[in-house]
Amino acid sequence: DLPSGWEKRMSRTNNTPYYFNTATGRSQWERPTSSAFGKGSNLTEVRCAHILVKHSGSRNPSSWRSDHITRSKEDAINILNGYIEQIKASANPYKEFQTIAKEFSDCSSAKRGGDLGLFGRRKMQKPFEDASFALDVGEMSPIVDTDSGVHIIWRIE
Ligand SMILES: N=C(N)NCCC[C@H](NC(=O)[C@@H]1CCC/C1=C\[C@H](COP(=O)(O)O)NC(=O)[C@@H](N)Cc1ccccc1)C(N)=O
Repeated sequence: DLPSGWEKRMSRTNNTPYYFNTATGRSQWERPTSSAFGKGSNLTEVRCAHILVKHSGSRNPSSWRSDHITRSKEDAINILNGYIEQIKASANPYKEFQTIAKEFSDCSSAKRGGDLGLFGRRKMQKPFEDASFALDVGEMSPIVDTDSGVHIIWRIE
């Protein structure tokens, strides 16, 4: 039978079965092979928020926060580790994540608490995509390194 979290439904238009993911509210024609709540193996899209800390080696070392970002990559990683501790110590980790993103993320998504919206594969830089699709809903990534800088990612959907 079906992996957990999925429902088999019949399409009225062409009377064939499709699969409804009760975790994300999304439908697909392919029969699912893994839990609707689990690793993003057969997911087509995920919704994530992130906190980006840029550094002197970033491909674009400026942001809404600072015209010219000069901190070292090592400092950026130390800053992110500090945020990870704060988020893990919080009574409401996701709320803490959003608060930190709003104030400190070097990405324009900071205004939305780091929320990038839904994105499919091949949209984001590979390390960011791989980390995002490997997360369960409500899980936070370790530090992810891309040409933009260093990130932590929270999977929302
Ligand atoms: N929906 C899109 N805007 N699509 C373009 C994504 C391009 C993609 N970006 C990345 O992979 C990294 C990871 C997440 C953010 C990001 C980088 C940069 C910051 O780094 P920098 O480019 O100065 O090096 N932020 C962005 O792109 C933002 N517009 C993301 C965003 C912001 C608000 C709402 C939605 C998405 C890539 N292929 O380079």
